[in-house]
Amino acid sequence: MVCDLCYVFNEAPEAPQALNTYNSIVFSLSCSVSKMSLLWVGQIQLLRPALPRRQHRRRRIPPHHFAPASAYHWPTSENAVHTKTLEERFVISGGRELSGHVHISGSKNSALAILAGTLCCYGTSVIHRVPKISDVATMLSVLRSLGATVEVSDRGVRINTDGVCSVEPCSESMLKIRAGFFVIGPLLARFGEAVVSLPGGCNIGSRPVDLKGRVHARAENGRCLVGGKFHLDYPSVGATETLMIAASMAEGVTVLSNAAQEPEVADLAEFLNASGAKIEGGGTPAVVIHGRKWLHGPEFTVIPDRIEAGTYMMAAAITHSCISMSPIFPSHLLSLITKLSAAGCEIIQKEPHYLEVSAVSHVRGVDLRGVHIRTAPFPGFPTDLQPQFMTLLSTCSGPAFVEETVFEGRMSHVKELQKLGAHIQVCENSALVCGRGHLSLHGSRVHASDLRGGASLILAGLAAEGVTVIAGASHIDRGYENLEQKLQLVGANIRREPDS
Ligand SMILES: CC(=O)N[C@H]1[C@@H](OP(=O)(O)OP(=O)(O)OC[C@H]2O[C@@H](n3ccc(=O)[nH]c3=O)[C@H](O)[C@@H]2O)O[C@H](CO)[C@@H](O)[C@@H]1O
Ligand SMILES: C=C(OP(=O)(O)O)C(=O)O
Repeated sequence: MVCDLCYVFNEAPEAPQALNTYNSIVFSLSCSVSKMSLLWVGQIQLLRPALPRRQHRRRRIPPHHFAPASAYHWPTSENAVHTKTLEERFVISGGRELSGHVHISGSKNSALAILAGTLCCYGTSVIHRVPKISDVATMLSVLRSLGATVEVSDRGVRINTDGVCSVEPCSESMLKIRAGFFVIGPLLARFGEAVVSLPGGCNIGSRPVDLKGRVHARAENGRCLVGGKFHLDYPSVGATETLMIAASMAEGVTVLSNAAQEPEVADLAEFLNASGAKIEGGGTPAVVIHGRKWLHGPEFTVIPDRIEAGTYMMAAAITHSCISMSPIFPSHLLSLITKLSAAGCEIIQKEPHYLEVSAVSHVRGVDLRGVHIRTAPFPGFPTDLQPQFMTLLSTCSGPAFVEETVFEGRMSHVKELQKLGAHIQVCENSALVCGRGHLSLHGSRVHASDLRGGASLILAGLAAEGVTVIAGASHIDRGYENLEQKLQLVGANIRREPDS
């Protein structure tokens, strides 16, 4: 792929680091972390002082295969995804046994990448099972800010990007979510140019593109992107997805090696293929992408959210209850299933997409066993389930180690769990959890400071005796659809209230 990247920094950056050479030169967007690069390719030019915004707006739109912008009705606030703006908190009266069924929503990480992918598609894309979470609402704002029309209804999210004519999405929305950055691929592929703010998302580590300022990316000489060979030093989900989207519309063939294998990457590849792309090996380390001139809007259903499902599986375990859930792809959750089974949970697959998790036999004084976990890229144990599993371990019997290898800052939930009575010692990216058994946690006031850390506090609240108040509901709303309603349906005493 050949493109120029012009970084626009607010502050003077260190020089970008060259990390790899294949057909093209690969630079890191990171100024500090050397693990890998987000694989932006080509010549990098640092622009200082920053160019005025307007100069980047609505520049030349290359002769293109997209239909001209036509009149569309913008979605009204009634059919837009509901977003909560006031800060709220959850109040849980814990220690109850749960039972019943949980309906699993569509995958957050899959939906976000697919929504960005619709920017490659001519005509209307209809996406089903898009979760009603605030990250999706933000991503839809990003698309609207570019000129896409978006309609949200019970029949799916309908997106038409034919009228997109801006290469600069709303930076306020971009700063809220990680996945906003994914639009850089399709914008480059479609317009040869993109001006995007560096992304937000969970504050769980350096996450190398977390710099202040904006990235101005340009295809070399305003030409199309050109395919090439890329080896990822680390199988980054975001880098794999960005490259896959961009390469779908690049000229020629792109080959990725050591690509991320997460199910959400495979789902994005399915979506792009359903749109007319030709991607072989999506969801494996070796991906071959044959670029197409244009893609068309397909009808597509997002996979169920394995992280949401995993969180409810642990809700069953930590409350020594039995909860069934569907739809769920058990093959996406094998590492968690193995660990929960080793801890003593019974996991029964009743139908291909229907699972029951039970820890009821442990109710009379028999605790679940502590088991060690080490997070790793898929198919390893997901980092997005580490905080929740740590809460569970604090209610098992005996000591257990938690090793976080994906993000170096994903331990912020520990001090909040300690307030609830958990015995955990942290040493760098590892934690020793001294499990003290069922009902060993007690209610308290805690604060969620990131999405999965927040989910871990919800689990703790369900297991704790007394009342737990969890402030920072907005972090949890980023990734869990109707959390309190789903938990109420299985018998939890949880409510949401304004945080005064
Ligand atoms: C929106 C979305 O899909 N988010 C998911 C995605 O995040 P995201 O795509 O940000 O995660 P990555 O796989 O890129 O990051 C994993 C690791 O690679 C490092 N890295 C990444 C890029 C880079 O250029 N240099 C570098 O060193 C990161 O600092 C981190 O330590 O995958 C993570 C890992 O499964 C999940 O926790 C997130 O929920
Ligand atoms: C880290 C997460 O999300 P994001 O990458 O969107 O911040 C997550 O879903 O746990």
